[in-house]
Amino acid sequence: MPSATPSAVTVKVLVAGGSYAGLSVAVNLLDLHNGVSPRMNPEPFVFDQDWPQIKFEITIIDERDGFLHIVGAPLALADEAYRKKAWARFQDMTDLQRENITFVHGSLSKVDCDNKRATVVLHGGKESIDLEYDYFCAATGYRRVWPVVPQTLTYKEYLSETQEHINQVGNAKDGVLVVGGGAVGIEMAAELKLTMPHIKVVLAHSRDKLLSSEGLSDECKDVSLELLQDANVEVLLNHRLDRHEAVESTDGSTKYVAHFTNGNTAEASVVIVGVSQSIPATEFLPVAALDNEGKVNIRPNLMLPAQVPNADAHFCAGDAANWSGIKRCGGAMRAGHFVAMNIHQLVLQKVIGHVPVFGELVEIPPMIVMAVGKKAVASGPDGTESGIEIMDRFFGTDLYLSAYPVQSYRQQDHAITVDTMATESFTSIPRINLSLALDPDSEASLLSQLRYALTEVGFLYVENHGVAEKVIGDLVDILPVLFGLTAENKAEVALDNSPHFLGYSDEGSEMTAGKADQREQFELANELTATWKEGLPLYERLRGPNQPIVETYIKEMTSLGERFLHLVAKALRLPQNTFIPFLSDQHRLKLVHYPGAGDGGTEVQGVGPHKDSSGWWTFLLQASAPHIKGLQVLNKSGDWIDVPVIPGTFVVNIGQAFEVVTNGICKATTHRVLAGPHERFSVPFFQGVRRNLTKEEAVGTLAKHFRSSEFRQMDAMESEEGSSIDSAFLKGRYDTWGESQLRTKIRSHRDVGRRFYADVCERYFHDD
Ligand SMILES: O=C(O)CCC(=O)C(=O)O
Ligand SMILES: [Fe+2]
Repeated sequence: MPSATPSAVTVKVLVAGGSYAGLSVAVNLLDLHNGVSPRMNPEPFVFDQDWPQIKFEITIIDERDGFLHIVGAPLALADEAYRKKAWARFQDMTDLQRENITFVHGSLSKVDCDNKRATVVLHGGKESIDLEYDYFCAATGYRRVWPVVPQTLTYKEYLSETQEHINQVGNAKDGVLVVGGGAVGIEMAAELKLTMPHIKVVLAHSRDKLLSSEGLSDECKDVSLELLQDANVEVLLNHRLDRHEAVESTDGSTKYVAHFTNGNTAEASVVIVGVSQSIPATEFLPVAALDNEGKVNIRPNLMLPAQVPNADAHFCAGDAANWSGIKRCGGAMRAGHFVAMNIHQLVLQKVIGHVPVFGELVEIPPMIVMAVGKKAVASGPDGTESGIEIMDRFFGTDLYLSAYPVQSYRQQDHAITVDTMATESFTSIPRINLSLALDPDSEASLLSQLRYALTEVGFLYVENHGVAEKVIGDLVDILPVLFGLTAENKAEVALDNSPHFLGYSDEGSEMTAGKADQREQFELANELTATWKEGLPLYERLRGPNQPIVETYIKEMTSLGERFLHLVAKALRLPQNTFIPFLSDQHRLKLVHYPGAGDGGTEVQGVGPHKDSSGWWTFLLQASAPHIKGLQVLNKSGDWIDVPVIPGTFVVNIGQAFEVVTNGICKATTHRVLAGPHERFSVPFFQGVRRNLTKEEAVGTLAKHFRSSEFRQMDAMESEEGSSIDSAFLKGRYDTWGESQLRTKIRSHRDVGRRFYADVCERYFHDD
């Protein structure tokens, strides 16, 4: 351990395995590092004021690139949608993207307990690295063979593997034969039948009772059989498989004939043999630590046996441990929590002579909890229970995907509301609490949430944004008054009269996605004098004075926009001022009114589907009551997701210029407004982009950064949407942002174009 200072101590912890136990070690250590009560502590853990801060540097090694919810593996091999959620890539666990947490994708080949060094073969097998540690925890569990879990090691390959399997069983004309009536065979057969009721599913088991190799009561075994039959799985007991061979069906496809040692045969299109034993993945440890099955002997405090060198610095939690009871999932997470607590106690002992109090495991009698289709069975010393209520109690509605462990790992974190599961498409809009930026410790958490929002969603809410309530309230209050002005008053400030495209435009006068938008609006900008004269680029004429003025609000939003851009840069691992030089002297504000269609009115296009083309970032105030819906954003699966009004927040989204500058890594997200029965007000603030920004500069300035492997990987996940950048600026024939803006404006307001830009407007109208 590095030499201790009274104020802070740094301790390196190496965790082998990023599943239930390993992630639990990591997150509970993270809490101790942050000085908060570990999230799995039943009661609040109180830190003594005299204790030094202990900084944990945590490295998690895993053969997979993410966490696989193995409880849900049988369902992941049957259900199209579930499989995508059952694997969460580590890089997507936003609350674990911290400076002091490192994920290493690879497999541990040796742990040298004497010298506290471990050798890891990196994924791909070509390279290995040596890691030093102060404390080590083996949380590698079982090496589970097919079909217990999918065998691939990256999310991408796992998606193909599970897809292929689901296609195969889904097309099994002659049914599926599952061989082996242990827990895995039972769960798998039941899940297949549940998700694909049209497929015949047969389970063959060699003995006269299911679960015959488990030390469980006969009642439990009989109930399991009943549940399986209830789920319409055909069960063949006393059928030991001798061999199975492929034969050609009458239609030319392949099927299998299974021969059992009792002389019977069965036919099936797919045979799944689920009888191999899973073995503990512990070969990297010295033999002194292992029993004869390869499990790790531990003491109740989860430390390795005393004969192992530096035994007190080495732990094991989860399935790899030689301990009674169920050690996966909940059991593994509890064990991982003890490991974190006990490491913390050991460090305090070493640094300040604290008398450690260790958490200890107790012996657990044999028991099982198993999901069988819609019902579950739980059996232990107190008897056997089964049914839908048991399913509910132990597995919830999703085999506890939402409870293990990603979910419970994020519930502690102050403002983590983003979905950290590796879904391909977001289903809700992340909320970012800007006050977390005020403290360096919480800023890291904010930045990782922001990185997720930037690269995976493109839309977010900001709260605690620092814009005074009064500034917002004053603006909201004048909206009904402004829009209530007479048509003559509005005409006095008509946008038609402004070469800067600032002013009032009436309902139906703007078109989006080829259709007229049902909204009226006042367009404003920060107050500037007109500086254009003959000889300057024409787009400089976009700059100019307002018609009415809402100056304070624009000033505040300009400041929020800059603060936000600092955070965005940091979240994208860039110096905080990176994006500032791209800003314009002019930011634009629109006051928007969607007139309600009245009760019974059908939804019309408030504004059609679009990406924001007019700015760098948009900060939208939804200035109506929360029950008034309208704004929606399109996710990568093509679903429209509501963006409800959340008082006290701004909705923030990426504009197309920002997409270009980040080389498509941060996508401008498509959105629209459906105007419903009630009138609705909104105030988008469009942070402006420097008019003379050229394509070359926009694409080139940060190209190297965004083409680095970290970001390239993110882009690959975007493939469904197509990674090409959809931008008039990039695709169009004009070199500067200003000119492409001028063109957009002239095309949306043709009369203004004809009046003030007569020389060029025809060219812009017809240059598609
Ligand atoms: O009114 C809204 O909520 C959104 C408006 C919008 O997307 C826009 O004007 O670009
Ligand atoms: Fe928009």
